[in-house]
Amino acid sequence: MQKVGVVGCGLMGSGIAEVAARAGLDVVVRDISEEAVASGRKRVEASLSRAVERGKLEPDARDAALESMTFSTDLDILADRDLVIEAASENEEIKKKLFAELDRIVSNGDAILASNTSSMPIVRFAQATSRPEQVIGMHFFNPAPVQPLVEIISSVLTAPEVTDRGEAFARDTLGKTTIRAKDRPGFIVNALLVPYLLSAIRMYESGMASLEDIDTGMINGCAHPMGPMRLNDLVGLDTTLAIARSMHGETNDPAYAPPVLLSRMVDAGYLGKKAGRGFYDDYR
Ligand SMILES: C[C@H](O)CC(=O)SCCNC(=O)CCNC(=O)[C@H](O)C(C)(C)COP(=O)(O)OP(=O)(O)OC[C@H]1O[C@@H](n2cnc3c(N)ncnc32)[C@H](O)[C@@H]1OP(=O)(O)O
Ligand SMILES: NC(=O)c1ccc[n+]([C@@H]2O[C@H](COP(=O)([O-])OP(=O)(O)OC[C@H]3O[C@@H](n4cnc5c(N)ncnc54)[C@H](O)[C@@H]3O)[C@@H](O)[C@H]2O)c1
Repeated sequence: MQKVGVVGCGLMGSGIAEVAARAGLDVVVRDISEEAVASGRKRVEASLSRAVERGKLEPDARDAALESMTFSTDLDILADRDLVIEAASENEEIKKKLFAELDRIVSNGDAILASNTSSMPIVRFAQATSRPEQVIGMHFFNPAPVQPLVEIISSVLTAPEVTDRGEAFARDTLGKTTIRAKDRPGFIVNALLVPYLLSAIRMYESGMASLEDIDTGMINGCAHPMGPMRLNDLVGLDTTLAIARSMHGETNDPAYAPPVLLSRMVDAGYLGKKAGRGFYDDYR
């Protein structure tokens, strides 16, 4: 699979596109507005330049990666792709519509259509297409150029050889560590991580501890690279809220119920690091 498409170039789409370009692949990225496309391209350029500054990437390799990437608002640009990874906003209706459109546009009958959804049922995206056996979940972690893991999710409709090809691509072509998960809310990692992130918000909301003490506690007590409140800001509070709503809606498990404060932060436009302000306000 040499020709890769990425749908959405927010935090995750831009990171996934960067990973694919650094693996020497031909990458096209589609988002819905010129503004989103420009900021996605800027994010990739900044990340590649930081890698050059840190001596992790040769300047020629950065230039080659940038040359192998095309950014566009035109969905038809994905027509000749061997693999498309959907990384649009965590919204089931947007994703179902995109899968129906991708099914219509992508001409290669063997192409894999993958979703980077954090929590939503892969089978529903599969059913929006006429080729449900070709649809899988490929769940990358934030920041995608740094985190080694990709969860490979097969739905009850996925053909086993498609899961194998998707896993081989993530492992051998992209150099990621892969694990296989069932099509259940949050798969493996978010089924464990999301209750922790939401519990931290509840702890802060209840007045039991300050933001800083919650984060300092988990960094210094449990050797986490960052605390849960900073991590909520890194993920994006709108994304955390959408994940919580989806997982709670599916399971009714109170551990996944979105705290009211999380909704209020999203209402206020405090979406986390990507918006310049979330629980913390020191991002600008
Ligand atoms: C919700 C979803 O569905 C699932 C998820 O993704 S949950 C979120 C999972 N992610 C996490 O848990 C992140 C936890 N935090 C971390 O791993 C680290 O704090 C961090 C990588 C974000 C930052 O690390 P830290 O050491 O504080 O910062 P820094 O020294 O600037 O960066 C470390 C390396 O990461 C790179 N990096 C940091 N942010 C980056 C980004 N956004 N893009 C590309 N590279 C980045 C740096 O260039 C540096 O690379 P190097 O070691 O090769 O020189
Ligand atoms: N943020 C994380 O930590 C993280 C980690 C793993 C997976 N994910 C998942 O990845 C996906 C994207 O998350 P993100 O953090 O990049 O969100 P984001 O808000 O940073 O970016 C979403 C992008 O999707 C674009 N978009 C919306 N509708 C679109 C459409 N129809 N076509 C093309 N682009 C469209 C938006 O314009 C935006 O640029 C979500 O499914 C999310 O759950 C997020």
